[in-house]
Amino acid sequence: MTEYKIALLGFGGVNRALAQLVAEKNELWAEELGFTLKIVGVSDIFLGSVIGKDGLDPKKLVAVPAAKGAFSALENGSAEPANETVIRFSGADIVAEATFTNPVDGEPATTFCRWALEKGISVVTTNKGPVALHAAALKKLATSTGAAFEFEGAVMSGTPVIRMAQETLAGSEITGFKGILNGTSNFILSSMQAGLDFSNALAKAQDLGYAEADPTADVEGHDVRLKVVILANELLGAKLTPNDVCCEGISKITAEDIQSAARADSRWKLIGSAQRTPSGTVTASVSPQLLPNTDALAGVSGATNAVSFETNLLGPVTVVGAGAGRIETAYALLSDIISIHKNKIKQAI
Ligand SMILES: NC(=O)C1=CN([C@@H]2O[C@H](COP(=O)(O)OP(=O)(O)OC[C@H]3O[C@@H](n4cnc5c(N)ncnc54)[C@H](O)[C@@H]3O)[C@@H](O)[C@H]2O)C=CC1
Ligand SMILES: N[C@@H](CC=O)C(=O)O
Repeated sequence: MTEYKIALLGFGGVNRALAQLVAEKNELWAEELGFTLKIVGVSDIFLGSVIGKDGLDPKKLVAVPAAKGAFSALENGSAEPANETVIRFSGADIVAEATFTNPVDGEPATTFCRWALEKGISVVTTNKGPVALHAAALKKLATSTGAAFEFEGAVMSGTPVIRMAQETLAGSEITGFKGILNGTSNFILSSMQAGLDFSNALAKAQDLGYAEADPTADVEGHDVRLKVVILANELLGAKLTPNDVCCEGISKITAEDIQSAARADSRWKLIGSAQRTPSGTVTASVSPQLLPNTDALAGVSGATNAVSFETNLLGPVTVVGAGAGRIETAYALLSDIISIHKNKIKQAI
């Protein structure tokens, strides 16, 4: 039985949920997936760090309170983060990077990814910063050391989008896409439609683990902008940066806007899109749009997201599923590890 040793960078909603899955599902994974996961290190700027080369008890990790320095209560634990030590010296085969998304320069997460990849340690990440801003360099580094750099969770949480399009829509000639790509803002718009005010709806999205550490990224469209860049670069062969994508969020949409849209059988949705133009360039944008209720995207509510790919050979192909959530996003990390495992088996044949 294959066992992957994993190190967790950041122990907030997503990586804590991954530890919970490890605690609950390892036996099932052994049977269904052919591998188990052993957590050998965790580092978090707020909670501290802990290394256990023979494996840390995932149940004990999950039970650690969200209090400053709380890892110091664990055997061999410390109140201080130790990102570099955990990445380089915990003995991990795979680093699960789930620290905060920095939309400006992708740091320090990009450096964390680099430290791992330089040593031939694979990285699975849900962090949009390193992927939107540095994917090409990180993929090149991974290839040079024989490691993998996987990031399915960077767009639409655990819902298969990037790998699905790359693998199962290969050859269909994707020419563009349009989608609802932020769970928090879609949750806020749906909640406002049901009568909740903006700030209560946002507070609820934060409680449910959907929102970014700074939710401005959600409500001003910056998070969608990163996801549009990722999809355009990965699937349309573009080389976009966030500055290439004009961006407007939902913060100016009022309760009255939502009610008047409803009276006109329409809904406001935050839409991210990109198209390949006849000249071969790719244009992209993020903006709130008023969609008639007959539009398939109008019916997508709550933290659910959807993306519709325009293809030459199939017409539109739409994927709908979780856009945010702790367990849902931890699943994305698992799906990346499954992909690494399958590739490893292929290479061994
Ligand atoms: N929550 C969700 O639904 C989704 C989240 N993501 C992305 O996944 C990542 C993690 O998300 P969550 O767990 O929800 O966020 P979170 O805010 O709950 O957890 C992030 C953790 O990283 C730690 N951290 C921040 N900077 C650090 C540093 N320099 N070194 C070590 N630890 C550091 C924080 O203390 C915190 O515990 C973010 O980048 C987010 O954008 C992606 C898809 C969905
Ligand atoms: N804050 C994001 C989390 C996933 O990327 C969202 O709400 O979609």
